[in-house]
Amino acid sequence: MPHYLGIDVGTGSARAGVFDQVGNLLASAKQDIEVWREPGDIVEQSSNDIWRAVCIATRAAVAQAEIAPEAIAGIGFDATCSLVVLGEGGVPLPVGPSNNPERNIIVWMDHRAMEQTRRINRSGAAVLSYVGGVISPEMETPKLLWLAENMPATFNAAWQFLDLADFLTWRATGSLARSICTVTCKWTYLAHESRWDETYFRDIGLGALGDEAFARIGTEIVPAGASLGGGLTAQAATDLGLAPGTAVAAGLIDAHAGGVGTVGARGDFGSVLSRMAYVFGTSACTLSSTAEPAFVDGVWGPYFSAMVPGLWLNEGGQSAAGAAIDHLVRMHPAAGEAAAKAQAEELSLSAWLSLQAQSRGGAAATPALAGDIHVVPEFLGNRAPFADPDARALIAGLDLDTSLDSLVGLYVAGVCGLGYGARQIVRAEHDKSIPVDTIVVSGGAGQSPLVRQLLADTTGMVVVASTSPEPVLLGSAMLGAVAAGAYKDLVTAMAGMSELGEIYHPDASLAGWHAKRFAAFELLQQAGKAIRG
Ligand SMILES: Nc1ncnc2c1ncn2[C@@H]1O[C@H](COP(=O)(O)OP(=O)(O)O)[C@@H](O)[C@H]1O
Ligand SMILES: O=C(CO)[C@H](O)[C@H](O)COP(=O)(O)O
Repeated sequence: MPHYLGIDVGTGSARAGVFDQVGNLLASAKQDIEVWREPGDIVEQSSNDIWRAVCIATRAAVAQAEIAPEAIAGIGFDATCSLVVLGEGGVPLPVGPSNNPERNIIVWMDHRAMEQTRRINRSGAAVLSYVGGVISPEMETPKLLWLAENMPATFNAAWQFLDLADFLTWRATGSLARSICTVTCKWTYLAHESRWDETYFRDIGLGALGDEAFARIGTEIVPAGASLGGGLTAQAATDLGLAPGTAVAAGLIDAHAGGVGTVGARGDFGSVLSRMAYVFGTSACTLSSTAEPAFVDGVWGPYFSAMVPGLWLNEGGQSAAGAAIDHLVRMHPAAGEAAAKAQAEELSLSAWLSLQAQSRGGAAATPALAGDIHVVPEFLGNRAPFADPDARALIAGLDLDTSLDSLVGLYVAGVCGLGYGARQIVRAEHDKSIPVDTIVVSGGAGQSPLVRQLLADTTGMVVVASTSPEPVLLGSAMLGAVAAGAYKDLVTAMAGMSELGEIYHPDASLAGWHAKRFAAFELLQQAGKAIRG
């Protein structure tokens, strides 16, 4: 029986999952990856470290699945939208002040290119209409401009600049083809016209890339799931413990793999045109699809064919989501005591707190648990619908309580804050007639039943989970199945390999309470904006 391997590189770890042809998960494994942070909003990683972690996780997952390496018929990769810089021969090049070549990735959440971002936005370039009107410092062209201006030695010596998912498929196959997903969503490639906008690159100061006919950022753009090169090279096969020539698919950004793993699933709630994926990990991403392009200010896109082939994609979310909750709860006086208890149960602090909230009455008890605490958890700016990377978090209603109960309340208020952010995105999309009626949830934090119910209650939308315990990995495995020829295209693979499971309806008895809290959230958010001037 052929099996398919999904490989997912998130901000904190690399994961691998082995699936059968109808999407059942046989085994999965995870390996943490290194992250370096420095003042100046610098966040870096290493492509060698990530490849090592991918190999360890893959070997562990295949061993646990107790299948022969040859039984893996296709491999899909997804990864965060981080910028990888390689010199001649594929060697890593330094991207920051440390000048350490091992630190050759500017991570998606790195906001060092704020000045370049502002300049690009002032240019009023035509491509900005296809990123929600405003480019984000999390995208690749501001980061490339930062490199050109601040590290010209690296910029000039670079052989290739790649999104992390495209780096992984290059490392696996030797193919330099870029996925339509990565270059459209993060590099301003105009997929609906199958071209780069050379004027844009010249106007913002990256004319050098146009002079070379885009050879360093991608000349072969292919759909996610396309079979690359001759499959796994001999070296990559040795590294991963798999068979040379195994089919490897063009990849996806990690959030989009969560979308692919959920939006086309079999099930009664909504359709691919009314489901919004909510991928809740370190960040949160919302992904919804339309048949015609929808221009929503502050929501990235519309991107043609960047997730579901043939459909347009709008992508929103919050830059810090799981990361925001982690940061929030660690500020509380009871965090040390709670972290020790969480560690004893081998849980993360946030996962432990969600179980504590569950045992104190769960989402139905939110008014009592959260009390008067309000949180706008925008520690890393507002990604959507305000496209405001300078926004910062606000907390209102704190008292002197140092108890665990108070910490649990802060956690619940924080998750509600993320939910109200999602509600603003849904409202912005409804205002543009995008008929979102169902949220399909995935990601590490999306595994918690409490989080799912809070998301339903705060947004007023039905939230549905996949039957798969690992929908992001499943999305990647679907790519592998398409590349291997098991399904004729991604849409067919979605229907064949995924199914909707648990359903969370908004609690009608709390609708009025959440409406009031949402109004307070917006007031606080506006106060934050007014204070910043
Ligand atoms: N129950 C929970 N409530 C809130 N946050 C959670 C919960 N469980 C996990 N998280 C957070 O989700 C993030 C990890 O999500 P995951 O999708 O595994 O990571 P990645 O971003 O690396 O893909 C972490 O920030 C973690 O603290
Ligand atoms: O920008 C993104 C997708 O477009 C993601 O936020 C980024 O890739 C990080 O993902 P994660 O939170 O799963 O680690």
